[in-house]
Amino acid sequence: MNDVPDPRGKGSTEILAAADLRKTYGDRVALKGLTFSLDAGRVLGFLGPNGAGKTTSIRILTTILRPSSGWFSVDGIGSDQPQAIRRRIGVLPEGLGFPRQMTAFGYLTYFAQLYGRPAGEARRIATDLLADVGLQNRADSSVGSFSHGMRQRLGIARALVNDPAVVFLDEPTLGLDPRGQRELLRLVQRIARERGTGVVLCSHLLSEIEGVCDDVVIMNAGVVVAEGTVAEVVGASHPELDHVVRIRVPVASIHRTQELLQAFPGIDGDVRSEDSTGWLDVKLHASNGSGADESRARNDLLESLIRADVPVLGFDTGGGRLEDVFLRLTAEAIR
Ligand SMILES: Nc1ncnc2c1ncn2[C@@H]1O[C@H](COP(=O)(O)OP(=O)(O)OP(=O)(O)O)[C@@H](O)[C@H]1O
Repeated sequence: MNDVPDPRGKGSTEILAAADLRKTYGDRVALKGLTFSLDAGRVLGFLGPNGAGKTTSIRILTTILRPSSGWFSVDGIGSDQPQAIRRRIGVLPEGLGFPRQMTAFGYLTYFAQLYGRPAGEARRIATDLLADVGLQNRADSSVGSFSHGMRQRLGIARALVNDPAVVFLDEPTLGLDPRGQRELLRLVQRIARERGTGVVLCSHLLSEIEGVCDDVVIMNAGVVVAEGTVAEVVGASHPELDHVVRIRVPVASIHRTQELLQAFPGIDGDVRSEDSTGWLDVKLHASNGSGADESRARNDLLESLIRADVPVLGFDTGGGRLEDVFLRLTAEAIR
């Protein structure tokens, strides 16, 4: 019988935990108590508007900065052992520079050796990682010849040379085209699933966080304003988005669509529009009947637009979205 509680407080898969981390710079309080945890094999999105405290948090968790108070652990190693933590983490900083003359293979072999791997093993790690990130055919090309997307993949491979328990990726898709973004995010997800690595992904692109992340931490002005699975954060924080349907039309058709929708029976209040993107938010009357009634109302609404020859570019019935939650929870900072 084993009655000893798990010292890490949760299941044995918890790979990163932070408890009440605080940081002050002089008399400026940058972080007012960061508490969250991440399990192995999961991707956590770390979000917040400018100045929320993300960089400060990541610098603390990657042992670059010491917290003013609080505690964290990586793979069971406490924050009082920063050197041991450094051996168990990988980092892709924003705007990572690369030596242009080096080959991709040489670059990764060099980093594996920096982590103390013997030459033969370092070469094997480099070969495996190049295959993992889809650069095996460019192993002997100089990094200077790589596109931005290829460099980002190489940067992720570099962050994995020490087989880390947790990797921190800062804006990894910045500057990539849509296909490059999607491919890189799939790679990130695969790394988490196949290697069991915990991934902390900082991004300003909320749609990408929503698509790839299992969990999310939203920060605002130094405090965590939401934390949990993406579904929990979206569901728990935004009940007023229930019964909302979002429709996207060409920007030139917004006003006509707005008029058509406004005349549709079953609409609650005004139809709101985002003139720059073509999205319209339509709130349906809360139905007293079953979900099937609401589903029928949504279908009728879509059908009436199509009959009126409105080109419908997007239709979203999910209710809350992470972007709405983010904007609402961080509104104070944005104003
Ligand atoms: N070295 C520093 N000295 C003084 N204040 C700092 C320092 N670094 C950050 N701050 C302040 O701490 C707060 C949090 O900054 P931080 O850079 O962590 O935010 P962030 O969420 O990463 O923002 P961004 O998205 O703009 O990078 C801000 O008010 C910032 O001005």
